[in-house]
Amino acid sequence: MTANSVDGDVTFPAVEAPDEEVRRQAVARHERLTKPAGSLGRLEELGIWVAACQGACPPRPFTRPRVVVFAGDHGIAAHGVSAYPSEVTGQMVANFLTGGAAVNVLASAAGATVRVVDISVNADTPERVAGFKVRRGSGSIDREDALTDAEVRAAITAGRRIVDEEVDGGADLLVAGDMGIGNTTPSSVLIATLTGAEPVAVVGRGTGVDDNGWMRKTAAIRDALRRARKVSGDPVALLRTAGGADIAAIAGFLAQAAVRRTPVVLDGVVAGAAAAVAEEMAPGARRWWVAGHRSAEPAHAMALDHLRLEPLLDLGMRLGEGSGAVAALPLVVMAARVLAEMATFDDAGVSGPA
Ligand SMILES: Cc1cc2ncn([C@H]3O[C@H](COP(=O)(O)O)[C@@H](O)[C@H]3O)c2cc1C
Ligand SMILES: O=C(O)c1cccnc1
Repeated sequence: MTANSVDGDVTFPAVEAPDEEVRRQAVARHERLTKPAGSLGRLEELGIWVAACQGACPPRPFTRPRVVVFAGDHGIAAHGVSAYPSEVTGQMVANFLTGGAAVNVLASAAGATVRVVDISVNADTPERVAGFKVRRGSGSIDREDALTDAEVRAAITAGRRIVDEEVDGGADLLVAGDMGIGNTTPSSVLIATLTGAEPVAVVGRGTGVDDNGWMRKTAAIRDALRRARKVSGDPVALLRTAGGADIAAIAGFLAQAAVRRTPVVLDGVVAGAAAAVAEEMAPGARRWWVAGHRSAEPAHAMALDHLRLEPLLDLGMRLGEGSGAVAALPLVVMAARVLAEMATFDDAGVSGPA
């Protein structure tokens, strides 16, 4: 735990920028590698970003990319805004723990490990976040707050402490995943609140709701948005009003990763909503994040525009769990290795530009 993770206090220290001098060194190194200048396109930018985040050029190979999946329940799910029932959240926690979920397989293929944190109280899972009482079944955000003030602070602090544990344990690249039936509804509300978008512009099919479900979801977003707009200038109050335990924990996680100077690959609309709020809590945190993909959820593109982040992939994915971020992870690994391992014109005796 760092000195600033004080119970109940969810203010973040100023976020520093990735190392500008190392960024310049990485730009210069790319120009000396045996390829036409700029020919690796965004892989070049990505490697330069990794070097600047690490403060090392050439960048070091990643040794412990880590995915943390945050599970939480959503009271709004009782209003038919998801194609699946709420109990799937807890059932999927068990599936993550036995390695059967999409993110487990993708992470294994990409060389990352997965940790699951059920952020709900009384959760019958092997891992609980000691001392954090965030209730199972958050409030129905169309008519009541998702969480109490103490709960939202506990959830943010949990996300933050998990980053401290992971970074202290050697994690050098982080991904936050989500599991929470109904959570694309609060995510859409948070993004609409911060971007000024209307409910019909942000609403998506989530797990695949039918037309009636889409109408219920749009109405829920509209009602929640009315409540959320009143607290749009206060990110903690916004998470309390229209977020949920999983989203609040992810917001704390993303902000703290920046504080700990650790690069993050962002996932889809849920991570995107949490990221938009985290940037309000810890301005400049966005410089430590790269957008892994663009989800099929329409609100996600708005969140990325708002954060001025350009997604690496667009595979039509709409799962969450960190899956879209992990799918992009091999690109981040390649980008760092290209910058570190390619021969320079001098090394290889290849003539540079005429
Ligand atoms: C089996 C299953 C696995 C999932 N893994 C992630 N989600 C994703 O879908 C849910 C959000 O969509 P909505 O707002 O429509 O409920 C979240 O749980 C999210 O993590 C899943 C959903 C299901 C059904
Ligand atoms: O983009 C996401 O993260 C997403 C989309 C649909 C359902 N759950 C998550």
